Amino acid sequence: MAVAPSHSLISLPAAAPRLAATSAHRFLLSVTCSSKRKKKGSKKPKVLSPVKPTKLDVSVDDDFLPGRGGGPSTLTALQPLVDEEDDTSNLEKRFTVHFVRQGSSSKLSLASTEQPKKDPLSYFTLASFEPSDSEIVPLGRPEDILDADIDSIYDAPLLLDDTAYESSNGDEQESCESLDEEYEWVEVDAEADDNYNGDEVRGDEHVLYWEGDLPPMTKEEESQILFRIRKDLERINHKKRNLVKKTDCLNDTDSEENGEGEEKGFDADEEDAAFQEADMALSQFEANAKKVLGTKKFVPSDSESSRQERAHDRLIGEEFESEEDESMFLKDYSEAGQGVQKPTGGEEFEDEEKQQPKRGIPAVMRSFDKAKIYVKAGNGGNGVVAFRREKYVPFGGPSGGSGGRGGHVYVRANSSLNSLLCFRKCVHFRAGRGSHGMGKSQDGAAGTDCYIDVPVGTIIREANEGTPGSQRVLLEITKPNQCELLILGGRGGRGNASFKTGRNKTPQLAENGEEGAEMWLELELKLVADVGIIGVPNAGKSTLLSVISAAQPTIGAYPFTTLLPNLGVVPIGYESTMVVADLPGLLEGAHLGIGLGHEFLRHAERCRVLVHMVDGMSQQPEQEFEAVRLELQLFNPALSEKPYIVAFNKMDIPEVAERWPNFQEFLRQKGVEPICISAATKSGVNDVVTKAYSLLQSLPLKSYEVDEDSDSWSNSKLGVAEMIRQQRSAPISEFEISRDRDSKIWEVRGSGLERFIQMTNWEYFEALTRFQHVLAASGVNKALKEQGVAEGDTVVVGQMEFIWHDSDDIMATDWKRGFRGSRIWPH
Ligand SMILES: Nc1nc2c(ncn2[C@@H]2O[C@H](COP(=O)(O)OP(=O)(O)OP(=O)(O)O)[C@@H](O)[C@H]2O)c(=O)[nH]1
Ligand SMILES: [Mg+2]
Repeated sequence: MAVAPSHSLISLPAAAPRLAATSAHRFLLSVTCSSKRKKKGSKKPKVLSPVKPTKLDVSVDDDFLPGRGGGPSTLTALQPLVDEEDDTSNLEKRFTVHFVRQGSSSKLSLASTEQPKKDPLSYFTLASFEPSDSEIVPLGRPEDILDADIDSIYDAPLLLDDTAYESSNGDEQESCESLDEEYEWVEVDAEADDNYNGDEVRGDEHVLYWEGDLPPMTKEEESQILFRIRKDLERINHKKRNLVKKTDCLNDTDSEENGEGEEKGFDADEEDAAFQEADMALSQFEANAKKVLGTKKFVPSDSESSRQERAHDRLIGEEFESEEDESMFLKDYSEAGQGVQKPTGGEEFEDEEKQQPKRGIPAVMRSFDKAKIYVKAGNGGNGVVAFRREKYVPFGGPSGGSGGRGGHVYVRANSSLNSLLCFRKCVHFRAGRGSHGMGKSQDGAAGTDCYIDVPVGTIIREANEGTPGSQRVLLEITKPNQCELLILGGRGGRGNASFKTGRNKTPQLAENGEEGAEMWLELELKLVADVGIIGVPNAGKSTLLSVISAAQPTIGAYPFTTLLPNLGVVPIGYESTMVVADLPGLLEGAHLGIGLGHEFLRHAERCRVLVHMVDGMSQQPEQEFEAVRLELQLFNPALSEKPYIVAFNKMDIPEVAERWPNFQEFLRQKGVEPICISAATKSGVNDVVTKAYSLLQSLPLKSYEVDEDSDSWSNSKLGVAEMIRQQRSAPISEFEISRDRDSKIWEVRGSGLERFIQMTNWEYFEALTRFQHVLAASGVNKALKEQGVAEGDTVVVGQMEFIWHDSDDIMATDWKRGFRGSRIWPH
């Protein structure tokens, strides 16, 4: 795993100027790679835990470059030579630096581009700096150099290495043991040492020491660390989950077949050990993570970093979505010695297979012949209470106008549309609400109607929980310019002028407007064409349509060029025309979702005649033809019974012409006479058109239209608007009472009653009296009493909740006491 480079690790101390006089030298640098540790009470860190240096790159400081330092200096070569021999006992690695130097520069720096893997805090110290052609010049103790460089070490980014706590190999074990003899491990007493705010983790062979007063992490560093922590945690959890799953699975097989599990080499002991190992890895990991983050919470909640982290998480999620990535992840992890050993046995687990998400058709390839939309009819306007006040007209009487009706929702055919693409971005359709009534007996205006334009051939279903396509058909748009009322707008509420009677000449009462109905609809487009061209991808269907009609479908030498059905009008003689549809390609196994699946075959349902286009270039055209027939049968048996003609395409190619006799013979045996054509050269296409047209003529008219016998259509004849009308005329005396015994709640259900309550404007006192009358007249009171309603019970009617009182007048008197007549006066 790549580790970020540590910063300038070695500077030449005072000894360097002594060498400045040298005009040309080869220098030999001995470098030790170590980690540090501070002894208790001592301010100086101690070199500990030498680690085998890995790859080191050596570079010189700017001062050493030509032209700097007051004189011409030339750097001829700088070649770090890492000692290749793997001698762990000799921890010093030698680098030879060749350069020619002139001038008086005083500094040479070395940097490692790769930090040693095993210890994120390791660094390199300069043991000696010797001109190769002169004697060795000692540079002092490594500790001194350490002091000089300690800041630069802390500047190095702190990264939690995956491998920081992994089991090491034997070599390192040895080196650390030898180190243990050399140095004494000193326990750091955190309580006693005020300066100490770090921690120590000593694994089997590896020591990490966290120095206090770390420089504050930048946001970027922090999020990097968090990201890696989360990633590691996920690995561990994933590993554990996998283990649990596999153990369960093995247990199951064990119970079924005794001794199976043992054969697979995964018994209970191993399982326990594996779990323990996983737990250990997790706790060790958490300890490390805490150390890195210091006092920070493991997962900050609303900070910026947490947002970054979540973004990272999403990235991780995406990264490991595929099975391949996941297995790589696991492999990495087990290689690093973190995870538990995978149980052997190599069985495929069904659960895992089931969990794989099913892939649908890619968005670009999805057809636009299905849509889901929301429609809402307009609410009715409210009626108002008003009285005529005019000079010389005493007692003008009530003059509150009624509200206007809400707008209706219509669906109309638009011949210029050929897909439901427009419903991708426009989903909500709402009709306008009616205006409220006004004084002087002015009624409100009706709401604006809403027209939904759909292509001819659209079926409208009510969207509900059922399986798609099985819902009740509400409307079917089959003719151009057809316009159907889908939902009625709400009725306008009546104003007080409407409530004037001989006994109540000044009614202080008005209604709310009725709410317009709303619903989710499913639209499905089934093209209405006389002839449908079907066949495998690349057969030349679009080419045929382009040569027989003015349509210009996309033609391409690759499968699934056509993703949306294309329509073309084919002129027959001077008077007649024939509508031909070019449908997307169909593959064997389409019923299993292969290729574009059966998505588009619904369009063929409305075609009266089918043209089977067979690709002559195919190796086995007979089999292809059979496969397409089978798919038709599987999609809808009625489709395979439709009259069809077979066109063998690409006859202009010699190989195809060779295949033709066999194919012809094959079909003749089935009693079908195929036609050989070349759509590209237009040869034979007229035969196809003529034959299709004559077949069309022989069929009874309108047989492709709506199946009038089907239940769905007979229901739909009623129409939503009609159903709404019927619902509105439901009498208020039709209701049901249900009771919740525990909470003493009575519920009265009835569409007439509910509508009445919705339209009641409770701001007017008389509305309540009227409601009381309605409850009595509809028989609700009587029914409730019969069923044993008691004083203080709650009665719910529609959206309103009432408390039941045995006294007839109590609600009205309470109300009266509070409001004295209508709430707002004058209106
Ligand atoms: N040589 C030759 N090539 C043809 C003929 N008809 C079509 N092609 C070529 O076959 C390729 C496919 O043609 P399309 O018309 O796009 O095929 P399609 O059946 O509509 O294919 P999809 O839309 O992908 O299902 C194109 O490169 C055409 O040029 C023909 O009669 N002769
Ligand atoms: Mg095509």
